Amino acid sequence: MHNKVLILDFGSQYTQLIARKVRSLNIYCEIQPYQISLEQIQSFAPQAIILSGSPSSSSKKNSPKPEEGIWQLGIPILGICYGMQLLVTHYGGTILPSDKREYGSAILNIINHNELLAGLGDREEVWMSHSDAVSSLPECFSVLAKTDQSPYAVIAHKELPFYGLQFHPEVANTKNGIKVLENFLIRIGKITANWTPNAFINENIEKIRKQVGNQKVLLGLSGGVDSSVTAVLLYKTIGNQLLPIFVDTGLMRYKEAERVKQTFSAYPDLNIRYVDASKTFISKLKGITDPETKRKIIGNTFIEVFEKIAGEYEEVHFLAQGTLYPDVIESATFTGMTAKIKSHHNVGGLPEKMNLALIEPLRELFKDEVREVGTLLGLPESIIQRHPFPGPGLAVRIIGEVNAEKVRLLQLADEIFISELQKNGLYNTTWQAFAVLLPIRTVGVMGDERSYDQVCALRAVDSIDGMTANFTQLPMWFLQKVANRICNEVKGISRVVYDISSKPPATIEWE
Ligand SMILES: Nc1ncnc2c1ncn2[C@@H]1O[C@H](COP(=O)(O)OP(=O)(O)OP(=O)(O)O)[C@@H](O)[C@H]1O
Ligand SMILES: O=c1[nH]c(=O)c2[nH+]cn([C@@H]3O[C@H](COP(=O)(O)O)[C@@H](O)[C@H]3O)c2[nH]1
Ligand SMILES: NC(=O)CC[C@H](N)C(=O)O
Ligand SMILES: [Mg+2]
Repeated sequence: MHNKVLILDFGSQYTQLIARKVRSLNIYCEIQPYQISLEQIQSFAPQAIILSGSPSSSSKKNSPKPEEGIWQLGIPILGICYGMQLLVTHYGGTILPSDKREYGSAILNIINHNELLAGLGDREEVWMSHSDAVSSLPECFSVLAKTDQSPYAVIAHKELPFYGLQFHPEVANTKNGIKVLENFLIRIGKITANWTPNAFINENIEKIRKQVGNQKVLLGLSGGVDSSVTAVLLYKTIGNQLLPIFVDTGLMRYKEAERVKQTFSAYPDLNIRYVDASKTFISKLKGITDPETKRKIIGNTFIEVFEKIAGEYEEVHFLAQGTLYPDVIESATFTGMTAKIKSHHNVGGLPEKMNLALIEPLRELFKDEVREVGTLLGLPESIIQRHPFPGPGLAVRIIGEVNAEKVRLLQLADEIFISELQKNGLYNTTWQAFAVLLPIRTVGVMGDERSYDQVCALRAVDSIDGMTANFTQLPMWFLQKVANRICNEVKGISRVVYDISSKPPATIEWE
């Protein structure tokens, strides 16, 4: 059995990133809401606990607190940002809302290279995101490092294995954050790093077998990375109890249905059923312009389609989906405290009453972990390296009302962009790329004639897990070539722009 780390979630947008970083050290961890009881914590039996950040302020009266008993368990605890502030207040220190907000990069000056900071330089770049700050440190703590604005940037309890970081070691901008986590877990927590994608597969096979018994499981198979990996994992586990369904929503990319069929012709045993529901989806979206309403309608329509199909078989009780961690976190949260960004159709869009129980074996994984699992399961490069494509499809890339003609226009533009990326060896170097159709028309001149047509935006981003992203610095000659082809070949689009926003503050999709 592998060692376990418990991450208590106080509602930070980065809690999942902490988990990702811990997992990347081949250490198993789970995120639980901060309210879980001491008994639950003890039965999980973690070797170490990490307290996440939080949007709330520990200087406020009813700020969230963990079970008192966690300080007596005798296991190492690392508090990150809000988590550190909890540690300080527990031992009688004070936190003051500061008038200076410290947000972004800062230089950490290390004064004491103890076990937690072993192997780091004297100065390290770290990433801060707080406004509250420790104003008095309890006697039992010592300071290990400071920044210009934070005199208590890293603290350690003098006798117990309790540590606090004002900065965020889990975000990519903290260059050596992973080293700090590694020191905490492996040096201090003495945890053995033995959790691998292979271990994940084996454990899940066991779990799913128990859950499913000899029942049938319906699977939404989009041909994307997540559901394809889910399909192969489930097929390996329950064989032809699995019923994979591909739904053509009419909001797919150019020739998508045909291409998915072609790819999966290599897996005849999967017995995929192809359902054309494009008319239903398109008609339900008529007149709808609000992004959240679109997402909800699409989510509901998916479930209706699945339930209808399930009704055609005897005894289908389960619906499997390729839901990932980022889908879960951005739709809702473990503690209900994180701000809602958008409803990813497969999670937030689910209707309250659903007759099928969900099976989501990848729910705890990030994209890169899913790709590793897929590779281990023997899926081809062409599926593993595919760019993510959202369940609501082109509906969230057509700003304003969706109709079949706009879908057709966007498909053509998107296909030009993607095929050029592939031809020029740029497809695999960008994380995700696509075109967006804007609801505005602009004036142009074509063949000496005035045109008044639509605008299309190109979007390409570099990311690791979709949680944060930078726009891809595609070469200008390339963008020019794509723009020329789109204006020349797609009648109805006469202007192309390139989106240079990062996430945050923008999201990857436009809606
Ligand atoms: N057209 C579709 N037909 C059937 N199921 C779908 C379809 N689109 C989405 N789904 C279901 O919704 C889930 C979430 O979609 P999502 O786009 O996140 O994953 P994916 O398509 O499997 O992978 P990727 O993120 O790489 O596109 C899918 O895993 C799948 O179960
Ligand atoms: O399964 C999904 N259902 C959805 O509703 C959905 N919305 C966005 N995405 C994909 O998630 C990643 C992050 O997207 P955003 O920055 O736009 O939130 C990007 O990769 C998006 O393409 C979705 N995936
Ligand atoms: N990132 C955090 O955990 C922030 C904690 C707290 N809300 C602050 O502003 O200091
Ligand atoms: Mg997809």
